[in-house]
Order: sequence, then structure tokens, then C-alpha cells
Amino acid sequence: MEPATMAWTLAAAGFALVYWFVWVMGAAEVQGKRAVDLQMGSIADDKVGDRYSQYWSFFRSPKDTAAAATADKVPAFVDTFYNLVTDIYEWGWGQSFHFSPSLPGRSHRDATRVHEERVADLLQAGPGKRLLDVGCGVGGPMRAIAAHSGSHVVGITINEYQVNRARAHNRKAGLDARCEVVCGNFMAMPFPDASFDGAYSIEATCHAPSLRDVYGEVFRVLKPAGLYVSYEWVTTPLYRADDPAHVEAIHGIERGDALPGLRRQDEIAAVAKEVGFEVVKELDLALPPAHPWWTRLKMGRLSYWRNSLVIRALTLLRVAPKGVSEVHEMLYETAHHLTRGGETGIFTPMHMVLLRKPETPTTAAA
Ligand SMILES: C=C(CC[C@@H](C)[C@H]1CC[C@H]2C3=CC[C@H]4[C@H](C)[C@@H](O)CC[C@]4(C)[C@H]3CC[C@]12C)C(C)C
Ligand SMILES: C[S@@+](CC[C@H](N)C(=O)[O-])C[C@H]1O[C@@H](n2cnc3c(N)ncnc32)[C@H](O)[C@@H]1O
Repeated sequence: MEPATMAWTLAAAGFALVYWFVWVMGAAEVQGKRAVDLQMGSIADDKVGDRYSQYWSFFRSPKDTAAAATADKVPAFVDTFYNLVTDIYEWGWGQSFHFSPSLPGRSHRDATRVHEERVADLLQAGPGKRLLDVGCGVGGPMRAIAAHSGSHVVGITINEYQVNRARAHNRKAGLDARCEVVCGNFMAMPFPDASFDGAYSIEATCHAPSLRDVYGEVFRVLKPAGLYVSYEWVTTPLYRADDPAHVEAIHGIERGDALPGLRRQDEIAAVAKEVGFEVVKELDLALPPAHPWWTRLKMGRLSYWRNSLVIRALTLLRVAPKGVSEVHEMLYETAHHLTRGGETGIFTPMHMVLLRKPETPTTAAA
């Protein structure tokens, strides 16, 4: 081959490879985010590094987690975290920021939807019902639940950037008349007492420094006899605080997911009862016969490597803001700790509780 032809062929192949990496493979599983559109939420490009250091400053030392962040600072810390990770989550995972048991022979998208529709079914949701999504992210579950049940859903998130993303997705899906999004703190919600028929939280209340405060708020805004379903992140009875490998995995999960401290499985129903709920059902949805939720994380390793290369290239080209690589590395490490948590059975992200507000509130809740 002529040298000139060879050079042109190589250049064309190089261009095709970059195109494939960035635009084709780099596109989100669920359209909405592409690698070239990655932002760090509402953080200005030149402030990303600072905010990332600020995020880590919440943890006094690498091994110190829960005690590091004082309760009143947690919402701001969680808000910073979601400015840093929301676009990477959407790009690499989709519009639903949670896990689900895998369904053999079916896609991740199907498994995610089934896990979300289960919430609507447990709540006996239907047309004319008004539901609250506590910690709604960019609204993947909200849209699935509204579409499946015909209910009206109001979501709340602490992160303004997610509010804008969720509203844009709702409009695009043609669901904006039935899906609303509000920016606020789920420990002090801007809703009147007894204003919802049902409520749910999917992998969100683990960010609360006090579960009592969130559950108390949900109890307040629910109508009497209203149902509440929550998928909780907890340690299981298999967790041993004297096993260094267990501690490393749990601390890794807390540090990489902005958690003020994981709760034990047995604390959830106890807190629910304390604020006045009746516990209708409690079940770890990760237990067999459910198929592992962490296989999706494990199988993704090749794409994480590709994503890392794409991000480095885009940072070099100044298309992506500086600091994205560090955030991506943090998530890569977090995926490892989550996988260890799942494989050892010491952690579950789907301890489900179905709670009911009594017709007549008891004195404990009053
Ligand atoms: C409920 C929470 C979030 C749960 C999950 C949605 C996310 C937990 C860890 C995230 C990820 C880890 C690895 C990333 C990968 C390196 C990157 O290339 C693409 C995105 C990831 C797969 C990312 C996606 C979302 C998670 C699985 C917490 C915060 C309470
Ligand atoms: C892991 S995401 C889950 C989002 C959504 N439930 C889903 O499954 O896609 C956790 C959500 O909880 C929200 N959150 C955390 N702490 C909050 C608080 N104090 N008030 C309101 N939202 C909060 C975050 O902003 C984020 O939207």
C-alpha cells in the first residue's frame, strides 16, 4: 500500500475508533446523556476539584465515616455528591438510580422496571391517587410508576440539578401533567399534613442522618390508612464489625455513596413503629429465589474501563470539566465495595418495608 494511502487509512480507522468510543459506546443505555454532555451538576467547571475535595472533607480520615459529618451538614454534603455524580450515573446506568434483582434472560431495563412497578402494586396505586416519591433522583421510577398505575406522582430531591433533569425527562416522556418535581429536604417537606394517598422511597433514605426524621415526615404527609413502601440500604445479620474485610466493604460503600452511616436491617421496622406506622410487610428482596442484584455491576467492568478512557480523553480535550476523572475513579472503587457487599451477603440495597398509617393515629405518633 502507498504510504499516503496507509496514512489516510490509519487516520480514518483512528477517527472511527474515537467516534465509536465517545459517541456510540459512550451513549447512555437510556438516551438522555452522552459522554460529550457530561457536567458536574450545577458546579461551575473550575470549581469541580474544590467541591470534590469538600466532599471528602466530610470524612475525617479514610476509615472514619458516620461520625465525620454532623447531621445538619448532611443535606449539603449529599447535594454536592449528586452534583458530582448525577450525569455519570445517567450516562453509565440510566435514569433510575437504584439496583434490582437480575431477571435471567431479560434486560437490565426490564429488571429495573419490574422492581419499580412492584412499588406501585404494593401501594395499590391507581388513577386518581396522589403519590409521593421521597428522594426521586432524575425521576426514572416516578415515570415508570405513573405510567404503570395511572397515579399522579410528586417527587422531592435535595438536588436542584436533578429537579431540572427530571422535569425535562417528564416533558420528553409526555408525563409532565402527572409527574411533578420539587426541590427540598425530605426531613422537612414543603407539603401539608395528610396530602398524599401513598408514598415510596427507593434507595434514598439511607442518605438521611436520622431515619426517624424522614419516616416522621412521610407519616405526617400521608392520609390516614395511606401506605408507604421503602427500599432500604442496610447491613444484614451476616455483617461482623470485628471482620476487617466486612468493615472495609461497608466503609467503602458509605464513602462512595454519600452515606452518613449504614443502618442495621432490624432498625428499620423499629423506627417505623416509633413514628406511628403499622408494619404490614418486611422482606429483603435480595434473598433467594431472587437473582443477584450485583451481577450488573460486575459485568460492567469492561464498560467502566472504556468510560474511564472516554472521560480522560474528553478532559484532555477540555470537553468534560476537570475532576470528572477523579469522581469516576471513586465510583469505580465504590462498585467494587458494593459487589463485595452483595457477594458476601453482608449488605442489601433492597430491604423492603410496607408500612401503613393507622386510620386513627396512636399517641406515640401524635
Ligand atoms: C442508591 C445509590 C446509587 C446506587 C447506584 C445507582 C450507583 C452506585 C454505584 C454507581 C456506579 C458505579 C460504577 C460507575 C462506573 C465506574 C461508570 O463507568 C458508569 C456508572 C457506574 C456504573 C455508576 C452507576 C450508578 C451506581 C451503580 C446510592 C448513592 C445511595
Ligand atoms: C440514589 S438516589 C435514588 C433516586 C431515585 N429514588 C431512583 O431510584 O432513581 C437518592 C436520592 O435521594 C435524594 N436525597 C438524599 N437526601 C435527601 C434529602 N435530605 N432530601 C431530599 N432528597 C434527598 C437525592 O437527591 C437523590 O435524588
